[in-house]
Amino acid sequence: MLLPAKGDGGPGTGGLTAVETARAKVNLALHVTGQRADGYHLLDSLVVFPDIGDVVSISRETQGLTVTGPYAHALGGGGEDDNLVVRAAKLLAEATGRDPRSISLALEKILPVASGIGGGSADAAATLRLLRREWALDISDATVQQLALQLGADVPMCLLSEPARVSGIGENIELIRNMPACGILLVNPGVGVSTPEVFRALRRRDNPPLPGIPVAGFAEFDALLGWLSQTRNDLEPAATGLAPEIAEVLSMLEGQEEAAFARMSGSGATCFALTRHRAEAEELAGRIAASHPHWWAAAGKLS
Ligand SMILES: C[C@](O)(CO)[C@H](O)COP(=O)(O)OP(=O)(O)OC[C@H]1O[C@@H](n2ccc(N)nc2=O)[C@H](O)[C@@H]1O
Ligand SMILES: Nc1ncnc2c1ncn2[C@@H]1O[C@H](COP(=O)(O)OP(=O)(O)OP(=O)(O)O)[C@@H](O)[C@H]1O
Repeated sequence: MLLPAKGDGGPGTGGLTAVETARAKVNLALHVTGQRADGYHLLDSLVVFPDIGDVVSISRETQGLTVTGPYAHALGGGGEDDNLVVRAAKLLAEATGRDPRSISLALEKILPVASGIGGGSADAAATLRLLRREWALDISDATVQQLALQLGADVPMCLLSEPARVSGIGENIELIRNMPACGILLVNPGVGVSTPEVFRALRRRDNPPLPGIPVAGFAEFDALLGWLSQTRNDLEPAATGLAPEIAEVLSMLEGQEEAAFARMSGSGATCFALTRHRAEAEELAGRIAASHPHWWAAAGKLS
């Protein structure tokens, strides 16, 4: 799936004149290394942001927030003020003396909700980027990062949307210089998994950190695969215990010739497969859509 370029209204956007993409966050590796006094778990994770995501836009025609897209229905419940797009807009407006009612936003919800790929965090981050540009705000990157952290631990990394090693609960971010231009496929079996329940179900919380990452990053696909083979997603066994469909997705992905590597992202239930070339991920997504019409499958480039 191709996303519109940053700041480009793109074709078919009607009254939308400013667009920001909200890329999925994929945890290629996720180690749980400890627990803070407040109960939050310390993580060590390699994250990437493929070109698969939601779209946040400024709307000149509607009032408030308009949500469309295949997963718009999954956001029901709390109403507009609970949406992370609105919360991000209000926070930035308050911090910079703007009137949040002066702006109307549109969200195209393409990513499944509560699925381990940080869709809500990505939407919040995209809103901060969009409004900072729209309002031509004279504020520092550090200030925007501080606001992002108030919205959630994953929001600062989504603000950058660059491959990174993240630690703490997500506040320490080290960008990774190189990642191979390989393909990635995301597959979700259509079951929601509660992040707190997954953390509660963990058997161990003191696992070793990730192995070192080469200073130059990973230019070669095989080097990335070699590194990943020494890592885990420590949340995968707990999540699979709560949602056995995850094991079904993983064994299906592992059985595909094009899939060089498969694992769950975040707290699940979305899993990913890496392919040497993007075209292979797209082909695989087409096959899965045909064989498992109730699953969500999307293909893109790793970074
Ligand atoms: C696991 C990750 O997907 C890795 O990227 C994210 O850190 C989860 O981020 P998230 O879905 O935005 O989760 P939050 O809404 O911040 O947290 C939900 C709940 O999960 C638990 N939680 C979350 C993150 C963390 N590092 N330790 C935790 O123990 C806490 O009980 C928290 O109240
Ligand atoms: N714009 C939004 N998109 C998605 N979820 C939102 C949004 N606004 C509020 N939420 C709420 O945030 C919660 C988490 O949604 P999200 O899709 O970010 O989870 P996730 O993919 O599991 O994230 P993570 O990978 O960080 O665990 C949901 O319960 C949802 O109702």
